[in-house]
Amino acid sequence: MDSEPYKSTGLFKKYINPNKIFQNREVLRHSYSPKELPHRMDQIDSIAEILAPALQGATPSNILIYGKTGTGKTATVKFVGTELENESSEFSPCRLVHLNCETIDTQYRVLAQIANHVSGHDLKASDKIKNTIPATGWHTDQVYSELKNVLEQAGGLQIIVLDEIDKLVKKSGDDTLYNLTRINSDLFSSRVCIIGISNDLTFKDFLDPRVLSSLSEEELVFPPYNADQLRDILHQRAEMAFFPDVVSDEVIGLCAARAAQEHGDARRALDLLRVSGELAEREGAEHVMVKHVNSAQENIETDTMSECVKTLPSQSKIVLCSMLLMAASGQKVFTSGSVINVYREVAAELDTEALSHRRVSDLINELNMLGIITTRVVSHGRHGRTTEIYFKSPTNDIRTVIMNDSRFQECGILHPLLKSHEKGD
Ligand SMILES: Nc1ncnc2c1ncn2[C@@H]1O[C@H](COP(=O)(O)OP(=O)(O)OP(=O)(O)O)[C@@H](O)[C@H]1O
Repeated sequence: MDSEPYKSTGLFKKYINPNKIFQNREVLRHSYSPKELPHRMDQIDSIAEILAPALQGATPSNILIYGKTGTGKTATVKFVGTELENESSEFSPCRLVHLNCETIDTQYRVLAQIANHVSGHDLKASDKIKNTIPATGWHTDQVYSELKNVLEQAGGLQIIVLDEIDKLVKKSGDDTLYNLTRINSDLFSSRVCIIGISNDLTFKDFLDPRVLSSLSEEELVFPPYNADQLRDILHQRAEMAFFPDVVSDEVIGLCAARAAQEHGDARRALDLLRVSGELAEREGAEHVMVKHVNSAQENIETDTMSECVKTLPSQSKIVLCSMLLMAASGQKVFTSGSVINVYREVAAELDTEALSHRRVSDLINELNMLGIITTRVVSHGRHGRTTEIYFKSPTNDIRTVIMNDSRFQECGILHPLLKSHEKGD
């Protein structure tokens, strides 16, 4: 049977901006690895100096790298690692194995991932033995011994980068690090060096002192970027990402200044620039303007806040619900005592065991640290001190996320929230 030729309805036409904004938007994405890293020369040099003995067949020291999010830790390590891979000889090859421990967070997965990466890496494409170790099912000892086989076959040096190493340690203890920091004594023709990256140093408390001392033979701290440094980073990327004259120095300076106000996060600055460009594109504008940066910042903040509320543990959500309920009845400032009273009523109606006064106060502090609420301690002289709690900005977005949960929708005491949620006010 002949089918009719397809006739386009022109659905997408109205969304295409005739003014071209992006030349290559991919360079603004997190996954892009820049060829140059402005303002990271000192850190590049330090890592290169530590890893240099690898080129003469020696095993470099393990490195622990610490710094706030978006300070270029991953980008810098990948940059130096790639240089080393390219400079090493085929008789004594050096390879970088990068693992993100946010998702690869058990000993089994870490060991299997390294083995599978190494075994697929150095063989001809036709011989690749992809995924030699299954995703589950083996005993950990068997995975460890297979990893040793694979490393021996490959020879040379493997630089194993454990990005977000704190997540691995907090999820599954320090056994993986214990085994990896000792693996060299079981190897003959190959060696392993570990680079741990983290933005949360508290994980060190979970490590056995011996593991800690071999993991942190060298320690490096990446400082946050200031506004001028972020401006240089954005300039470099904007030149590749946008068509000429689409983005002014003023817009770049504004994105840099806003990201520097937080904690000098290059990722945040790049997101701000990309989302500003996307808003300009959607609007059919010829240039990215200050108003686009302002809207982009609002969008990003809403997204971050919603994501943060969505992922709160159940008890924190109940504490937050109690405060939303108080705000919906017109109260602007609450004391922790009054929040706890409402919390108990909400928990009872949800058939959830109420936590102690102390635990609820801890949860209130956590919500404060996450920036969802604000607290301040007010002194009443001889009558002691109280903590005042309030929402700094309108609660609509928080309420929308919370009230999407069917448990809360069905809870009678929370119906005032549901009503304003449906009305959207
Ligand atoms: N000096 C720089 N020059 C160019 N781009 C940079 C620089 N520093 C960071 N970036 C870019 O900023 C983004 C975040 O960098 P990176 O992932 O390396 O940060 P990080 O410190 O590892 O952050 P996290 O701890 O959150 O993983 C990436 O897109 C990276 O390319």
